[in-house]
Amino acid sequence: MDKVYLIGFMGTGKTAIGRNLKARYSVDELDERFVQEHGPITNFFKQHGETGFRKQEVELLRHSQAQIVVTGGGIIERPENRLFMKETGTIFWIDTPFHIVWNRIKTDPSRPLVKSRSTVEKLFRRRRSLYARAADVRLDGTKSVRELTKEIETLLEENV
Ligand SMILES: Nc1ncnc2c1ncn2[C@@H]1O[C@H](COP(=O)(O)OP(=O)(O)O)[C@@H](O)[C@H]1O
Ligand SMILES: O=C(O)C1=C[C@@H](OP(=O)(O)O)[C@@H](O)[C@H](O)C1
Ligand SMILES: [Mg+2]
Repeated sequence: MDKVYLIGFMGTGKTAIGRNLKARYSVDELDERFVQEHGPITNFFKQHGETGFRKQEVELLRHSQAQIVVTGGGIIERPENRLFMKETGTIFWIDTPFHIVWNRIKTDPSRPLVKSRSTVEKLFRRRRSLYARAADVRLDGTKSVRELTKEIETLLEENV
């Protein structure tokens, strides 16, 4: 089976779905690995800025070993990451409307890029076309975590 990369904006459920997929597949969650190696993301952003975080994220992506790689929402910011994922696997994009993800992330202190609604909405708009262009498969993010997990499992069994 081809390697699969799960991409999408913050709050689209990448982490939650990845946790479910762990029951049947090897899953590498890049943010989880980041925290294990460098401590909380918010602290790292304060000390090294977003640029410092992105540098480490590139390394984690390049060394990911699992069948399914769960990324952080900003993985598509770097063109080299988009190219790397395209060349080494199949990209699944969870596409969820802004108002839904905003309600999930607006009070979460562990995501340093969550600021005012208008700032985050601008980021969402800019990134949406990057996700769309990178994706091989688009998943309807208005579905439940359970439904999305099942859908991904079915696609994996069909060997997309
Ligand atoms: N499809 C969904 N339906 C309902 N709740 C969801 C869905 N996807 C994610 N959530 C919830 O939203 C929050 C953020 O999800 P998370 O998996 O951390 O997103 P991501 O890793 O994409 O940023 C969690 O509390 C999660 O349970
Ligand atoms: O969108 C982003 O730039 C980020 C998303 C986060 O992951 P989630 O998409 O799991 O929230 C995490 O990697 C970091 O806070 C930066
Ligand atoms: Mg996550």
